[in-house]
Amino acid sequence: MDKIGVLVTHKPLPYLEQELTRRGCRLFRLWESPESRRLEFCRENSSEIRAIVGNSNFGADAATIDALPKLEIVASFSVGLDKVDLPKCKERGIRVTNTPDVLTDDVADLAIGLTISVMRRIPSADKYARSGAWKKGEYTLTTRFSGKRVGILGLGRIGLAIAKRAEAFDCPISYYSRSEKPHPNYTYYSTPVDLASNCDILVVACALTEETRHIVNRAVIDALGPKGVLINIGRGPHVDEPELVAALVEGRLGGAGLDVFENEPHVPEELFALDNVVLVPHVASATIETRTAMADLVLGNLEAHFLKKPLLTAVV
Ligand SMILES: O=CC(=O)O
Repeated sequence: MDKIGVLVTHKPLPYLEQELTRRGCRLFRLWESPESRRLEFCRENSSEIRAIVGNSNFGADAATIDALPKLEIVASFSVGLDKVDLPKCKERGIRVTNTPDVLTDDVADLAIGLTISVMRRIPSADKYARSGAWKKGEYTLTTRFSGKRVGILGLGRIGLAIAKRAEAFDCPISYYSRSEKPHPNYTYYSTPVDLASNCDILVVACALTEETRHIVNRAVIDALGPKGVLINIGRGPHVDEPELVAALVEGRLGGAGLDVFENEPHVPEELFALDNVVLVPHVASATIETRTAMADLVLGNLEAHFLKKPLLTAVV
């Protein structure tokens, strides 16, 4: 990939940056440019940029694509492609790749970890032990996870991996997706409200599209109810965040475990004081093993494209 211009939208994993440089790519570091100058930066370097490496925060929107007439491929360091203008890429004949499969186990692990953390109050129990409060009395009783009804919004690769894990805890599994899937052990509900009415824990695991934006709205939150727990390892905009915050503050929802937020890195401050809420900063795939495998997929896709070989994980 000698001298190929690659626009990197975000500060990448050091390994990815090293490997791109070692392969001779010329890196254009968009994240170092002030936000107000980013389009100008693209235009100034447009004669050289043939590839974009984006991520779940900053992919390739219409304006960026329009500023880059020589763009051939967007290789996203993410499985979700909601920050890539896919119709525009199709129209321009720009190839698009993502990083599926390699992150499935980590994301599913975190979904279960968040669920148990919320139900067993692990972060606040940890604070209790560290602060010495235990010397003054036992910690409060919490809620069992094993055997509880788990409902999953979206039974794709990640949804299925969560189901498999929850089954090991003897949890009955139900799901909502656009159509019923061939999984006879899992109960299908044809609306998110029906699913939420029939589960104790609702996990958001679908892709973010126009149809799934705010799929968790007031009606779904009310159906989940004061004993229900919401887990979001999808995208912030899957959930109507002001409605979620209000339901948690008013005790109309039992708890929440959130990896993603509507306006990252902003986390609603009203949640900070709630023991029934566990907040993590969009880290579901953030292990050394998985992030390295994601980087290898980005590199493999770029190399395949510029060597005119089949892409490893083509989306467009
Ligand atoms: O959010 C992370 C991803 O889409 O990979």
